[in-house]
Parts: sequence; structure tokens; C-alpha cells
Amino acid sequence: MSRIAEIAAALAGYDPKALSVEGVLAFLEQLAAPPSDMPCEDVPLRDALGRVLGRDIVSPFNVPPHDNSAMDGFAFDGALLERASDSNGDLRLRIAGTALAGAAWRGEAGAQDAVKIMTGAVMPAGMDTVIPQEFCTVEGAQVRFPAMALRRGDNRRLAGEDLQAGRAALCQGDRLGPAALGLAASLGLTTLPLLPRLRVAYFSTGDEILNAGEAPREGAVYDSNRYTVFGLLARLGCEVVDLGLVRDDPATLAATLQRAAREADAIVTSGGVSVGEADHTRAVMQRLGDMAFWRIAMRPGRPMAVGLIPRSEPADGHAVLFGLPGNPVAVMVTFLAFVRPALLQRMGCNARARASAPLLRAISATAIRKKPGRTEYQRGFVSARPGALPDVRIAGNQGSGVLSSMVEANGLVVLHHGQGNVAAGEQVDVMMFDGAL
Ligand SMILES: Nc1nc2c(c(=O)[nH]1)N[C@H]1C(S)=C(S)[C@@H](COP(=O)(O)OP(=O)(O)OC[C@H]3O[C@@H](n4cnc5c(N)ncnc54)[C@H](O)[C@@H]3O)O[C@H]1N2
Ligand code: MOO
Repeated sequence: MSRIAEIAAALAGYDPKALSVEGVLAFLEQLAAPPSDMPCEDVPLRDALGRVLGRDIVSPFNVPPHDNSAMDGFAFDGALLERASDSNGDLRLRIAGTALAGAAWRGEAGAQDAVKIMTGAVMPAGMDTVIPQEFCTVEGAQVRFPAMALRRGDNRRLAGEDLQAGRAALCQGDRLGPAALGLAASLGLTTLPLLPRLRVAYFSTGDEILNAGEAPREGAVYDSNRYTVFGLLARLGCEVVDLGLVRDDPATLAATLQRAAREADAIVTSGGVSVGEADHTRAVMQRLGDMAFWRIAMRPGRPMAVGLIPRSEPADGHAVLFGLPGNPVAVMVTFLAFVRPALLQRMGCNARARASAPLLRAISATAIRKKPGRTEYQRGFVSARPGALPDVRIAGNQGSGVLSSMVEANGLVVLHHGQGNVAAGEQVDVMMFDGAL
């Protein structure tokens, strides 16, 4: 049985002509499972930004390595706070020396002494509490401060409170952001073991499409999809292979698909997946690959193709093909809803990294018309409101060829399968672009 038929057979209620968004996601989760034998490569920290970690990084020591001060001030034994202070409630301690950050203090201090201490300096032995210097009065060799507001252990950072020796600081499948780079650096690492970058080939199809720079022609439009797809893939950290604009000719389409399968792990195409008469795209995909052609209960983005295009070199295998509909907004919506999560999975991202774009709740500023029985993605602009849920305003023109409203929007309102009309003031879910676009 083909892999596509196998996945289809295992999914309850699978109907390629009326697939729900959830059905597509369940299907792709099977199709885009990462290979079990992905090699790791050591990569300098700065080049690791946005990439996927190949194995757990276990902390070899505590971070911070010692108890240390969180404030510039005076360190002392917190047990003294319970000692009778003077009639003003002040504690008065002898200053035994100064502990600077960067080296342990080696002076001698008695149990009743304080040590002047800098932020980050190691706590002197027997001392566990710090009073910030702005609350202190230095009187000759003594420091005086109010004891009342302080509790034992205040303003001290414990050894290992950030990372504990022997515990995983970063996990296999994490997608590395700025904080993860910093955390790796705090372990003294200069490189990280990473999974290979995913190579994704992409091309546009259609005889009515013009390359940027070509002279305008009646009835033709410029290829915008190749640029939005490039941007979407680049934001995901993929290595991209631009295979250009492919005319509606079976031999060229076949050669391009085969080249894409040789050169890449995944392929993203746009156009030619609906039922138009002049389209050879579907037929060529069907002939070369193990394919499914879907009609999805969603708007925009109803027609979509997925499958596996086999290759015999460099080694036996296949590339996962995502055949997106031609309409420019449908391309972006199907990418965000399906291709993005599938590629993150194929890259080896763990569940935490794949859940990085949660839906936001917002109040719809206007009424929205919506038919139950399909998922709709409407372009909207979300504005923050102090002390309240953000509100979202739907863009005026929701046509699936209207890319300008995608530029103006900062998120997609997701109107779920069973949902009907939305009244002004009702809460809706929004997929924010930040991080993805
Ligand atoms: N009888 C039916 N007609 C259509 C259906 C349907 O179910 N039954 N679905 C409609 C929907 S929804 C979409 S989306 C499109 C998808 O069709 P294709 O994937 O075959 O795409 P094309 O026909 O090639 O193009 C559609 C549209 O998009 C423009 N386009 C295509 N490529 C680009 C590009 N690279 N840059 C800019 N614009 C592009 C193209 O000019 C067309 O206007 O089918 C509907 N029809
Ligand atoms: O994919 Mo089509 O609207 O749904 O443009």
C-alpha cells in the first residue's frame, strides 16, 4: 500500500473531498514525521539562532556556581535580624571588609560582622542576607540599617537557581531563540550540536504568471507567490532552493519536480491544484508521486495537494510535496495553517517548539459573517487595550487574491469549523503573525 493510502486508511472518517482543518493536521503529522537518523553538526552559537537542537544539553555545573549577592550593599548572617536591635529598630554591625564580584572574599569576619558586597560577588562564609546600600548609613567602621523590612535570605541568589548541575538546560528539538543562545553561553559553550537545516525547494506554476522584471502583458499577473513563500520559509530558518516560475508544460513540470526531490527535503508549489482545464500540474504530480488532492473545509485555501515525490539520488528517499492553491492569500494561509507546523515537525522540533504560536483571544470590534461547516481565516488587525482583552478589526476586503490586506493585517482571525456568525463584542481566536511572518 502507498504511504498516502496507508495514512488515509488509518484516519477515521478521512474524506479527501471534504477534509476538516483538524483532519489535514492529523494527516500531515503522519506524513511529515522526521527521519529517525538525522545527523548532528556542531555549529558556533551565533549561527545556531533559529535552528533545532540535536540532543539535550546537560549542565555540567550549577549556574550561578555560588550563592551570590543580588544587590550592592552589606552581607551579614540573617540570624542577627532576630537579635535585639536598638530602640529605633536599627541593626548596627562592624564592617569587616569588601567583597567584590569576580573572586571569593578571603577576609576574616566574626558572626556579628557585615561585609560590604557588590552585586554578583560570592556570599562570604556564614552570611546569607544582603541589605541594599541605599538603606544603610555608614558610621565610621560600622553600618547601621533598619532590620524590620528584611527577612533572612533576602537579596541573595542561590547557587544553581538558574541551572542545576546534571539537569538538561536545553532539550533535543528546542528551536533556539536569543534566550537559548545566552543560556548555552552561560554554560561556557561555544558551539551547539544541531540538526541539519531543512532544505525546501519552491516554484510557482501558471502560464498567466510573469516574472518580476518582465514586461507587463494583457491577462498576466506578476509572480507574487514565490516571494511570499520565500519569506515564509526563510522565517522558518529553512535553506531555500528557488526553482523559479514553471510554465504549464508537462515535461518542464516533471523535470522541475524531479530536480526539487533530488535537491530538497520538502517542496512547496503554488497553483494548478484545482480543476482548471489547462493545468497539467495535478496530472504530473500524480504521475511522479504518491499524492492526495484535497478539498478542505476552509476559506481561503480550499484545494491543496500533498504527497511524496521519490528520488533515486543522491540516496533513495523522497521529498514531501505541499501543492498550495494559486491565490496569493490562500498560499499564505495554507502555509501558516499546515505547512509551517509540518515543516517544524520535519525539522525535528519537539512539542514545545511546535507549540510556539498559540492562538490569542481578542474581542471582535465588528460583526463577522461566518458559515458553520468550514474554518475561516480572516485578516485582521489586533490592537492592545490596557486592562482589557485586545480588540481585532477585520480587514475590508477578504478576497483570496487581495494580498494588500495581508500586508495591513497583523494576524488571522480563526473562525472554527462549527462556529457561526460573530456579533460585535464577542471573543474570537487570532493567529498572530509575530514570529511567523
Ligand atoms: N470550479 C472551481 N474553480 C475553482 C475552485 C474550485 O473548487 N472549483 N477553487 C478556487 C479556489 S478556492 C482557488 S484557491 C483556486 C486554486 O486554483 P489553482 O491552485 O489551480 O491556482 P490557479 O488557477 O493556478 O491560480 C488561482 C489564482 O491565483 C493566481 N496566481 C497563481 N499563481 C500565482 C502567483 N505565483 N503569483 C500571483 N498570483 C498567482 C492566478 O492568477 C489565479 O488568479 O481555484 C479556484 N477555482
Ligand atoms: O484557496 Mo481559494 O480561496 O480558497 O483562494
